[in-house]
Amino acid sequence: MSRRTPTHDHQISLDLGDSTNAAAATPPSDTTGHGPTADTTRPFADPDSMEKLLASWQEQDWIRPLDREFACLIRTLSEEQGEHPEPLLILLAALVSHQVGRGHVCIDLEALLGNAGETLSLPPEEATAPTPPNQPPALPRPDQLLERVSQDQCQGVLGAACAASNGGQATPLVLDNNRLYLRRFWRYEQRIAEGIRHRLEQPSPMADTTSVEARTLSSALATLFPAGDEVDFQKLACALAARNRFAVITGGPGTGKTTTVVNLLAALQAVAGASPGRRGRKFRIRLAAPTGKAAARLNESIGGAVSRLPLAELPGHVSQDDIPTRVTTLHRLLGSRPDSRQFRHNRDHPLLVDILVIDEASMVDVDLMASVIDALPASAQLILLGDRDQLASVDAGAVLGELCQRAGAAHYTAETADWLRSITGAQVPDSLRDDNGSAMDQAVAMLRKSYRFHQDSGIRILADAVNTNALDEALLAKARQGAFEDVAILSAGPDREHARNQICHHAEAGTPTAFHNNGEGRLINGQPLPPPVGYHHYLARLRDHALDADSPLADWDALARQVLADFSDFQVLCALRKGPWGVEGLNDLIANQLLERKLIPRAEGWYAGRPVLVTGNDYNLGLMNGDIGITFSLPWDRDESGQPKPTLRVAFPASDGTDTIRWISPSRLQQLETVYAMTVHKSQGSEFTHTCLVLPDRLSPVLTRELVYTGITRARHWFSLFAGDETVLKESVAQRVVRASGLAEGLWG
Ligand SMILES: Nc1ncnc2c1ncn2[C@@H]1O[C@H](COP(=O)(O)OP(=O)(O)OP(=O)(O)O)[C@@H](O)[C@H]1O
Repeated sequence: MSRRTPTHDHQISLDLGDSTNAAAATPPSDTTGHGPTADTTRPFADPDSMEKLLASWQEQDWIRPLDREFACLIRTLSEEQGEHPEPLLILLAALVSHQVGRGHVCIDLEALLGNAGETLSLPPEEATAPTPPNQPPALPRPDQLLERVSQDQCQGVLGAACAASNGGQATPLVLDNNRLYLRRFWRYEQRIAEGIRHRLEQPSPMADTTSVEARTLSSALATLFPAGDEVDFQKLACALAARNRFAVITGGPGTGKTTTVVNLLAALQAVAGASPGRRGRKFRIRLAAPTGKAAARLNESIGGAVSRLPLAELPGHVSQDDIPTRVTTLHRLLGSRPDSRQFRHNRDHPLLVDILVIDEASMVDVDLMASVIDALPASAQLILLGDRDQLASVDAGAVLGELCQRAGAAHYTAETADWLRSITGAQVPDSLRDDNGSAMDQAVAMLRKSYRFHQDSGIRILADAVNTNALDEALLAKARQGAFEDVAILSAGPDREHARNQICHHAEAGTPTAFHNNGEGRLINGQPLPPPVGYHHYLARLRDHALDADSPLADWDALARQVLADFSDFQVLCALRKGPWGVEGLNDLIANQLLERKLIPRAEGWYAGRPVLVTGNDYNLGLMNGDIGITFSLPWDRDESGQPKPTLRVAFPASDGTDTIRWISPSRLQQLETVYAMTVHKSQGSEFTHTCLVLPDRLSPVLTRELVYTGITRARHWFSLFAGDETVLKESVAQRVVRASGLAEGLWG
C-alpha cells in the first residue's frame, strides 16, 4: 500500500549530499561528545543527528520507545567496543525493532530498499495528514532517508559492525543472507526450522507399506473413512500426518479438521496397539490450542467426534480412553511462569508426550512455537491444525501461513503418491503432484471440501470470493438483494447518524428482517434453525430468570452456562480499536442503546449484563487472554438486617473442558474490556452463531484480505456485514498481510 505524504526531497538531497554512498557520505563521528549539532534534517550526518531524528519519530508515535531505545543501545554497545557506529546502523536497528512490533520476524533488506514506504508503513496512517501552513516542515521519513541507500551499503555497514553477525556470534543483530533480525527472533526461527527438519528426517515404520504399522494404518483408515467415488482429502491428510513426525493439516471453516484429527488419533492408536515394538502400549497424546477460547471450542466439538468413532471395528484394541478429549491451552501445557517468558517444560524438562496436536495453529507466534518445539521430546510427533488463510498471530511471525504456502498445489512426489495409493487406495490428482516436492511438502495436507456450509451458502461464497480476491459488485449486489439465506448486507451510505442508528438496532435485535425470509425456515442437519439474534437475546434471559437467594448454586451455574451460550449467539466484530467504527466507539454506542432500551441498568463501569473480554493471562485467577465472562447481580450476600444484598460477580466458563462456572468478583479482574464489540484479531479461535462485521468508512493498513476472511468465517450460521463504504471493503480484500520471515527458506531452501 503506498502512502501519500508531503515529500521533502530537497532535504534528502542535503542528507546524502552528492554522494551516491550514504555510508561514505557520513562524516566521522565526534567522539568527544561535542560533535556537530544534532539536526533531524541531516540524520546521516552523525549518530547524534540520527538519534535525534529517532526521538522525533517516537514523539510523533511513528516508532515505539522500545525501537529508539534498542537503536541507542546498539550505538552504546558499538561505542563501548571502540567503534564509531554508522548512523545507518542505528537507523536499521530502530527499523528492525519497529518491524518486529508490527508482526514481522525480520526485515528483508531488498524489500526495505525497494519500497521502504510500503515495507515500514511509516509514518503510520493516522499521522499522514498534510502539514498545515506555518508549521515546521514535516519530519524526514524513513523511505526518504533510504531512497539512495543500497543493499551493498547496508551489508557493508552491518558487516563491519560488532553489533551484527551472521548468527555465528552472540550479537544483538543478525544478518542472515539479506534478512536482518533481532537475535532473539532469528533464534526462534532457527529452533523451529531445526525442530521440523529433525522430525521430517526421522524414518517412519509406516514408510514400508508391507510393515505391520503401515498395514494397520491402512485398515484403520478403511474403517474410519467410508469408501466413495471422490478423493477423500481427510483420509489423505490422516495418512500423511500418521507417516510424518511433523505434519500440518489446513482447511477452511467446516472442512473437518476436528473430525480428521480425531480419526487420525484413532488410527495412530490402532497402529500403536498393533505395533509389535510397542507391545500394546498406546501413545501419550495431548491436545492444545493457543487461547482458552480456542481450547474450549475444540473441547466442545471433540467429545462428540470421539464418541462417534467405530472403535470396536478398529485394529489394535483402541478404547475411548486412548483418545483424549481434554484440550488445554499451550501456556498451561508448557507451564507458564508469571512475569517470565520461560516455561517449566523446555529442552531440559520435556513434556511427557508422544503426540502433540495444536489446533488453531495460525495464532501461534514464533516465540511460542519455538517454546513448543523446545519442550517436545525429540521423538515426539507434532501435528498442527489451522486455517492458513486466517489472520496471522498477534505477535511476530506467520508460522502456519508459511508452512502452508505451497499447500494449494500440494507438490506430492511420485513416492508419496504411490504410498498414499497403497495405504488409502486413493489416486492423488495430477494437479497435486510434483516430483520436485520437498520433504516439507509431503507433510502438509489441505482439506478442500466444506461439510458445514452447503454449496449455496453465502458465508462460504463470500469467504471464497474474499480469499481469491473475487469480491465483485455482482456478488455484493446478490448478497444485498437477499439471495443468500445466511447473509445480510447492511449499508447506510454516507449519513453517519443513520449508520450509527442502524448498527444500534442491529446489535440489539440482530435484524432478522434483513435476512432472506426473515431468517425463518432454515434447517441444519434436519433441525430447524432459529432466526438470527442480537444482544437482546442473552440480556432477556438474564433479566427474566426466576432464581433467588434460596436457589442452589447449581441452578445459578446452569443459568450462567445458558446466558454465556446465548451471548455467543451474536457478536459484533470490527477491524479497529479506535474511532467511531472501532471497538471503543461501538462498545459505547451499543451500551447506550441497550441502556436506552432498559436492557442494562447503566452503560459504564460494572453492571449486571456487562460482557467482558479478558485481555491478558491471569494465572492466579486461571483466566486466559480471550476468555469471555458475563456480569451477574447475585443475591448471595446479606446486609446487616439479614436481607439479600445484590452483589456483582462475573461468570466465566472453565476452559478445561468441564462445564464448571467460575464466579469472580469484578474487583479482582485486572485486564479486561467490555465486549459488545470485539476486534477481528481477538475473535480468532472463536465462532458465533451470528457475526456482524463492521468495517470503517476509510481504508487503513489494518484492513486486509485476511482480516475480512477471518471476520466472515467467525460466523457459524448467520453473517451480517456493515460496510458504510463498499469500496473500502473491496480495497481491503485487495490488501494482503505479508510478514517478513526466513522460516520458509529455512525449510524449502
Ligand atoms: N467427512 C465428513 N462427512 C460428513 N460430515 C463431516 C465430515 N467431516 C466433517 N463433517 C461435519 O462437518 C462439520 C464440521 O466439521 P469439523 O468440526 O470437523 O470441521 P472443522 O474444520 O474443525 O471446523 P472449524 O471451522 O470449526 O474449525 C461437523 O458437523 C462434522 O460432523
